[in-house]
Amino acid sequence: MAVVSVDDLTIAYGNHTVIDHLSFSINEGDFLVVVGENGVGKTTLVRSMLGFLKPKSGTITIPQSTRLGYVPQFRNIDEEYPLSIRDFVALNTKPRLLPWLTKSERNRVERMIRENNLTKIAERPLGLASGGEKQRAYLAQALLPNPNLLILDESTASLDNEMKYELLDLVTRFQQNGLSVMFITHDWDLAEQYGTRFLYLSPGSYSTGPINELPSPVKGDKK
Ligand SMILES: Nc1ncnc2c1ncn2[C@@H]1O[C@H](COP(=O)(O)OP(=O)(O)OP(=O)(O)O)[C@@H](O)[C@H]1O
Repeated sequence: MAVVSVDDLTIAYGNHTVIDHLSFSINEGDFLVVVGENGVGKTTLVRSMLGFLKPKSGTITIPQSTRLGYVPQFRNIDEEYPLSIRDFVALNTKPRLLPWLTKSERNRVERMIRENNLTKIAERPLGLASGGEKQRAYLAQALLPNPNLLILDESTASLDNEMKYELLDLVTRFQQNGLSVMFITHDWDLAEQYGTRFLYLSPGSYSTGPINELPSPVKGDKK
């Protein structure tokens, strides 16, 4: 069953068309990798899927049963950032009447801390965490409300190889338990290794399919 269907989508900023008649869908349990050169419209696509940008034409269908989680591309969390990793994860608790967490909310936070390998550093201020630890904290925070579709925008971009694999192994574990994943990346090796399906965006032409049909990176696309 599709958790998102995009049909004949066109998005423009004023006269500048960025996405031009794009169709694809994400099914339950897919690990969809989205690849394509800088400026081709990957983040624009995500913004419209999140409802922040109105398409010029076409439709994005998100069934009521789909619960979206999102890890954005950039954050300016410097070493002054005072919240502990645990408190940062807990920030994504649903709006509630009481100013403190209920027992079940606390349990959910602890579960996300544990499942994202953050137990030993949960008290550490997020600002002092390494790049890989920060990404795991962002992941734990996004997964707290139990989404069934997670959008990751370039989450591995600033990480060294070992940390990239650690993060994507974690994501794969959640995917194997039913989470659908949409992972935007410039890293074709990671795309091939972790994706089950791909969406390749290039100016004016798009392709999608099972990962074994991912085209070879075009010059300039591979980073
Ligand atoms: N708010 C905006 N107003 C006008 N043009 C925009 C706006 N946001 C993005 N663009 C333009 O739309 C195009 C697509 O940008 P977008 O950020 O979606 O690309 P991208 O594929 O995510 O790029 P990257 O891989 O570098 O992150 C670019 O030409 C960009 O300059």
